Amino acid sequence: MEEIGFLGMGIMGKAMAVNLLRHGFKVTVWNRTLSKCDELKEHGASVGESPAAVVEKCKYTIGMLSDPAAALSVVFDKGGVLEQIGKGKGYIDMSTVDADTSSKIFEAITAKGGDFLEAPVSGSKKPAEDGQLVILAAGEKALYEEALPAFDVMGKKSFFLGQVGNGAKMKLVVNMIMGSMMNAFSEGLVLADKSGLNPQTLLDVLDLGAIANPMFKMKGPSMLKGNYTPAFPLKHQQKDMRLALALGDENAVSMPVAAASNEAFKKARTLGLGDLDFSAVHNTVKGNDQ
Ligand SMILES: NC(=O)C1=CN([C@@H]2O[C@H](COP(=O)(O)OP(=O)(O)OC[C@H]3O[C@@H](n4cnc5c(N)ncnc54)[C@H](OP(=O)(O)O)[C@@H]3O)[C@@H](O)[C@H]2O)C=CC1
Ligand SMILES: O=CC(=O)O
Repeated sequence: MEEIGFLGMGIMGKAMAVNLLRHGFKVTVWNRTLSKCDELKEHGASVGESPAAVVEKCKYTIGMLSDPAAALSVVFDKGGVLEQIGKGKGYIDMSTVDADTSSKIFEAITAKGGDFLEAPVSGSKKPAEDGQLVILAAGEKALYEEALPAFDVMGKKSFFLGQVGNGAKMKLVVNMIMGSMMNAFSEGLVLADKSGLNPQTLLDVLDLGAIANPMFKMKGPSMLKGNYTPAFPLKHQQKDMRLALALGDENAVSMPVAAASNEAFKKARTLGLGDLDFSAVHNTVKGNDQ
């Protein structure tokens, strides 16, 4: 079996790489903070000393980085992907970034003869561990087909959405909706509580009606306990709201609900909650004293 490269051993990258290893794939990993690769070695991964070293060794390499700056850095900086990419090699960026960032990476990689696919994912830490992600790919169709065996392990469904940018945009639209829903949910939990209702009963009522969804079901009980252990860090959700609002600007789409939600996530960041789960935006409604 060909060796797969994997750059970025954060919450998602680690879970996805471990999942690939569990399913018999050979994986070479790299992370900016190299010590985070130690655990992967225990699962059978090899470790590369730079993105370029990983690309040199592997037929295709996946990136799962925090934001546009990180995604660009591992490609363009010294020791980056560009130094070793070329004909017969592919790079698949699964980070959530904007279409412009993805296009810059696509152009640089194809200029060197390599193939590029963007493939952001929907689904969080647990779906990544369980191979239940939804993969939103766009770019080089041949690379998509080459990566399908790995996508089938990491995800429950893969979409091929056409030209570069479409995967990034789809992901931002989805997360714009998710971030707005999380804010409405937080307000509802606090309103129920402050108006004398049992918020647990609200969860039961929501779960039986037309707006029942896995996110409310999964996050609700921990939010009521004030547990915001990060699965999807709030700082990344705020980045997604910001990028989705920019997409709205470009397309003259009025998004007052998303804009208000972005303000709430920004407020949460100023309260020092950026590294907690995005459900910690709940604190901007209930106040930190509760
Ligand atoms: N968590 C989730 O539920 C989901 C996240 N996503 C998206 O996936 C991506 C990764 O998320 P997640 O794993 O949660 O994030 P984490 O914050 O856990 O991990 C971020 C990763 O990016 C690396 N990184 C950050 N800055 C740089 C840089 N300048 N150069 C090189 N590497 C860098 C970090 O390295 P280091 O360890 O050295 O800091 C780390 O490996 C994000 O785009 C996020 O929006 C998508 C779906 C779900
Ligand atoms: O991007 C986050 C997710 O849960 O999907």
